[in-house]
Amino acid sequence: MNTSAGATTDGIVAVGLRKSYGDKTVLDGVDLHIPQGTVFSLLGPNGAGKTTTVQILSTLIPADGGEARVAGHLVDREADAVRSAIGVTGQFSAVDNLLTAAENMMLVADLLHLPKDEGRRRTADLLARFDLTDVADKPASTFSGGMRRKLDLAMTLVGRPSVIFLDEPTTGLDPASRRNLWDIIQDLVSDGVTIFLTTQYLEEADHLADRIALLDGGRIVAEGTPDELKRRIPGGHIRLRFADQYRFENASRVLAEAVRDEESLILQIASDGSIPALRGLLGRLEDAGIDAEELTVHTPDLDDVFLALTGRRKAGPADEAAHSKKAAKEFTR
Ligand SMILES: Nc1ncnc2c1ncn2[C@@H]1O[C@H](COP(=O)(O)OP(=O)(O)OP(=O)(O)O)[C@@H](O)[C@H]1O
Repeated sequence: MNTSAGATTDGIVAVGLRKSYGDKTVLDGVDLHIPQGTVFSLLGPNGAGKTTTVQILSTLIPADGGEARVAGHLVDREADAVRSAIGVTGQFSAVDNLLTAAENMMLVADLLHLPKDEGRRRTADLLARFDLTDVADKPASTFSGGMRRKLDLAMTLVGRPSVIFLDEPTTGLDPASRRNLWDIIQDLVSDGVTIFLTTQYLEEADHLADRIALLDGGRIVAEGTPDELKRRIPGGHIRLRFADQYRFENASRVLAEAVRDEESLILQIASDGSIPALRGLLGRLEDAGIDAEELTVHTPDLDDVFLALTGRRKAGPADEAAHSKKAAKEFTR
């Protein structure tokens, strides 16, 4: 973690961000370090301050304290430079229903003062990339939710941002459209774009994010790769299956702490699943001259992590379908 938000080529760096509304402290010293070309996901219970963080980093509101750089520019003193380097998309679609897909794109190009030819070129390229060429001249009102999200993201990309804030980009989409958008996001990242993602879907963070941070009580309470976070909480284990009863019994004696499943010839050992833990376990078997037939590592999923670290369970997608977006963002205990 950087200790200062000094000049950097990182996508986003924040040090000690603070924000209060009245006497309610929303952000109480938030540090972020997001390398360029990576996906960072900010998770947290309802009202944790995720949107506030995005609003500060995208220059919509000022922080009360701390410092942040986005695409190398200070968010407070170089707000124009930050704005021209970023794209913000997700919760509130910028798509105009009365315009066609191509017209929506050209409108953005005009707002960015791009020459007409360049605007047309970028429009055609992006519509092709997002598989929207066939519907370029159809009004957006005829689009499905997935097509609209793609158009929204395509519009964000007209300005070629190097940092994109995706605020719940796939909420309400069917699984196929969600996968499609995930592929697009991964392509953007491989082109070097930095993505700041907020999502209700832990599975989405797990799939897309290089690093995840959990915001709770105005602070980052946990941060790491999805795997690191899963290893931090209990519930992980290693399962070893043996080829025959003889090896199984011998291994049981060596690994006395293991839970036995005699029928399947499986031993289960509580473990964080880390490489040193695996090496230690296999070393003990090797010293005793016993081979395992199969080894599997089970780590808890992000739902378990979320529950363990915040004391709340995320609402599942099934619940979300039944509620309005805001209601769906409530967490149940
Ligand atoms: N303009 C405002 N005036 C007063 N309080 C605000 C304002 N904006 C946000 N808040 C409060 O700040 C807290 C954090 O809100 P924020 O929207 O950042 O949370 P969030 O993590 O994005 O939550 P959600 O999952 O509901 O979107 C909430 O308690 C909210 O009520």
